[in-house]
Amino acid sequence: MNKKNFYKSYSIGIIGATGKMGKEIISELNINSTYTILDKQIILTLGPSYSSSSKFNIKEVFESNDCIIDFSNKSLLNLILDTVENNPKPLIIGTTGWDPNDFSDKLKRCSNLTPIIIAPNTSIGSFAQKFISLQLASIIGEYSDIDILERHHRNKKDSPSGTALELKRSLEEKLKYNNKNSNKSSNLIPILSCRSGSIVGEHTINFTTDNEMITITHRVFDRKAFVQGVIKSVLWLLCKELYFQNNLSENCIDGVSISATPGLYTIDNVLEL
Ligand SMILES: NC(=O)C1=CN([C@@H]2O[C@H](COP(=O)(O)OP(=O)(O)OC[C@H]3O[C@@H](n4cnc5c(N)ncnc54)[C@H](OP(=O)(O)O)[C@@H]3O)[C@@H](O)[C@H]2O)C=CC1
Ligand SMILES: O=C(O)C1=N[C@H](C(=O)O)C[C@H](O)C1
Repeated sequence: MNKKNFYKSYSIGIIGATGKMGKEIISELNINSTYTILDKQIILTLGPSYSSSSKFNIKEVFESNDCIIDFSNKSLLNLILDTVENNPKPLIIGTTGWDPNDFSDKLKRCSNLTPIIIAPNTSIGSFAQKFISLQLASIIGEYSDIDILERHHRNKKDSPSGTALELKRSLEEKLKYNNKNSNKSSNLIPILSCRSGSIVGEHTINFTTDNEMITITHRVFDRKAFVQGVIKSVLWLLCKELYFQNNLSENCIDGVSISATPGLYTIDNVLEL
C-alpha cells in the first residue's frame, strides 16, 4: 500500500450531542473531518449519538462507533461505564461535577478493557495554566497563600468547576510533596465560584504573600478552545502511534493496532510536551 494514499475513517459518537459542547464538536466534524498526521489522512465522522431526545440509546451509541465523547451530565456516568464493560470503546469523559472516588472500582475495571481519558478541561490553555502554576508552586508555594477563582455562565450545573477542583488537587499534591518540612499550618486551597451571564470559562490562581502577588488567569471566550483538545484526544486514542510520529512500517499500519493501550489517562498524556 502506498503510504501517501493511506487513510482511515473512524466513527465518533457523542453523549450530550445537543448540548453546548456537543453542538460545537459536531460543527468541527462537519467543517473539517479530515486530519493529517504525518502524510496519513484520518477521517472522523459523526456516528449515532445520544441526548435525552435522541432515537439511539447509550448501548447503541457504543455498538455503532469507534470512539465515544461524553459531554453530558454526571447522572449518566454510571450507565456509560456499565456500557463500557460490555462494549469497550475508547472514551473521553469531559463531563464534570462527579467525584472519581465514587467510581474508582468501575473506572479500574473499564480502563483494563479500553483507554479512557478523563479531562475536566480539554483546552490547551488550561493545560498550560496548570503546568505553569505547578512550577510557581515549587518556587513560591511555601511562602504564599494560594486561592482559585472560577467564573462560568449562569447555566452551569456544577460548582466548583471540574477544572478548579483539578487545579486544587494537583497544587495541593505538589505543595505536600515540596513542603514536607514547612512550618506552614495548612496547604488547603480555597475555591471561589461565580455564575454569571454567558461567561464560557475563566480560572484564576493567585499566589499571595504579605508584600506581593502573582496571578495566572486562563480565560476561554470560544468553546472551540475545548474542541481543539477533544479532537487531539480522539486522534491520540485512535492513532497514538501515528500521533507521536513513530516510524511505522507498512505492515504495522495495516495489520497492527495503532491506538492507545487500555488505561486511565488525562489530557496531560495527550498534550505531553
Ligand atoms: N472538559 C471540558 O473541557 C469541558 C467540560 N464541560 C462539561 O461538559 C458537560 C456538558 O456541558 P455543556 O455542553 O455546557 O452542557 P449542556 O447543558 O449544554 O448540554 C448537556 C447535554 O447532555 C445531555 N443530557 C444531560 N442530561 C441528560 C440525561 N439525563 N439524559 C440524556 N441526555 C442528557 C443534554 O441533552 P438534552 O439537551 O436532550 O437534555 C445535552 O445534550 C458539563 O459537565 C460541563 O461542565 C463543558 C465545557 C468544557
Ligand atoms: O460547564 C462548563 O461550561 C465548563 N466546564 C468545565 C469545568 O467544569 O471545569 C470546563 C470549562 O471551564 C467550562
